[in-house]
Amino acid sequence: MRVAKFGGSSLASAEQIKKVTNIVQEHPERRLLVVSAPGKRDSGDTKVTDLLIELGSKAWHGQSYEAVYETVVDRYRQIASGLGLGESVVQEVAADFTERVQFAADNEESYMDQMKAGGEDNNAKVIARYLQNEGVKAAYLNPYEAGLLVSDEPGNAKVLPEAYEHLYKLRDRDEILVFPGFFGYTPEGKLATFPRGGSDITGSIVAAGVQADLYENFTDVDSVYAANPGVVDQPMEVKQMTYREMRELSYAGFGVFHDEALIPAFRASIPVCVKNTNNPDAEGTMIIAERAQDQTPVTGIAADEGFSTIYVRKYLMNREVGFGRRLLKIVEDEGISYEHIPSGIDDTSVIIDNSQLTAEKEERMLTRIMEELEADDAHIEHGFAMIMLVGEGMHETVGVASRAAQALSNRGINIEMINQGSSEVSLTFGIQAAQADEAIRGLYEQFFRPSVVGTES
Ligand SMILES: Nc1ncnc2c1ncn2[C@@H]1O[C@H](COP(=O)(O)OP(=O)(O)O)[C@@H](O)[C@H]1O
Ligand SMILES: N[C@@H](CC(=O)OP(=O)(O)O)C(=O)O
Repeated sequence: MRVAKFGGSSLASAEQIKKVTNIVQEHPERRLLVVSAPGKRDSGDTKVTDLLIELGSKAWHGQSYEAVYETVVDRYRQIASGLGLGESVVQEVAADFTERVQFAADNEESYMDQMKAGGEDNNAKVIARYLQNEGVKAAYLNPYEAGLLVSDEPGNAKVLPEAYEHLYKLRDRDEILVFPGFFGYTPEGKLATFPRGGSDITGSIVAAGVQADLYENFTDVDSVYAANPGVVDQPMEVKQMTYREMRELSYAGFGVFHDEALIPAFRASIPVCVKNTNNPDAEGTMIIAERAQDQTPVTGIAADEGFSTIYVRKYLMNREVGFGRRLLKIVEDEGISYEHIPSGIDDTSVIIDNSQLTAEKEERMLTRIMEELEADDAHIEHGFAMIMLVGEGMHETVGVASRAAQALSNRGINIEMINQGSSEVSLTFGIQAAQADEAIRGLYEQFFRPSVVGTES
């Protein structure tokens, strides 16, 4: 049995959904489809999830939302009409979104989750209806009915262990099941979504639950590339990579697959294959537990912007028992998680994802660090990017860090932070965000086109 997840780009229009239908019918083992909300039809388009965030935010704050509501319904109208489905399907979608607008939630986060989930939920219903019309024995399946239980963390839910046993029962169903991605239900029956891009996570959880032979992740590129194809011209395709490599690369900015989606598949030993809906004959990328080691120590290079650093300096910090713990407690008290803590003797930095910071939180933390920890200096710097080199072979290869530093220096890029060692498969550099693309190109040339920079490989 295979689980096939189709991303928003694969379901953005009726034409795309027809391609998906062909892919599903090509292989009898493709019995569980996990679907996203309609994505962008072209680069200037807006994803339905983004429209729903606008709709939800306007409705929650009592602003006029009718225009964006119509835009959402119209996206489904165009899809339904292109698939030859009648206006009654559109009316059902419209009624569903009206119900979501009127949903009585205790707080904005839960209200927004109800709204966002409508993108995948309605798409799954429309696709199931289309498959049935095409004579395929198919059914829509709600995550509540399937027992996809998650934690009560709106917009940031995590799967609960008991979900897997519930999902295992889906093996007994003989129809092709169309499962909406991106959300589950708490044990109390409250809807909660995964983080953005979370349909990949649903796919992985469902694949682990049913103990699938393969989890296929269909998107709009022929494979995972060694660097973002939007930054590097025609980067190398990666044919095989390990779960660890993919997890690190997705965390560090490979938008093609969600970093949190690796763990369920990895724990259940389910191979993942990234494939192209627009070119399904292309081999794709296999993500597996172990792969043959090749010549290149580096498998991929990723960058993610939007990090800040809390810099703290105090003379003899290294001799003060509990300093690190108390510093991290101040960060924890603001409900913030950290990414890295590079340290010196008298100073340390806590690197944080910007999305967790507000001006008030920053001020409270700095005041407490100065007063409670009696620091000599504490300030926050914004605008960092993290660049990560990832590869299973890296740590056995002499000179990777020096080549990387040389490549960055050749392009006039100052390294603000280096982190090597904690992870066996990655090397991280902190640099100014404005230089992130330049850094990726320099590192790519160094490790994948060494002849261009005149370095021996
Ligand atoms: N290293 C990479 N390899 C392949 N694609 C990448 C990489 N880094 C970023 N991407 C981007 O990821 C996109 C696919 O992910 P996404 O937009 O989430 O697709 P979907 O709509 O299928 O969920 C590609 O179009 C590509 O631009
Ligand atoms: N639609 C959701 C979930 C998702 O995974 O979408 P996509 O498969 O288009 O990345 C989002 O945009 O976040």
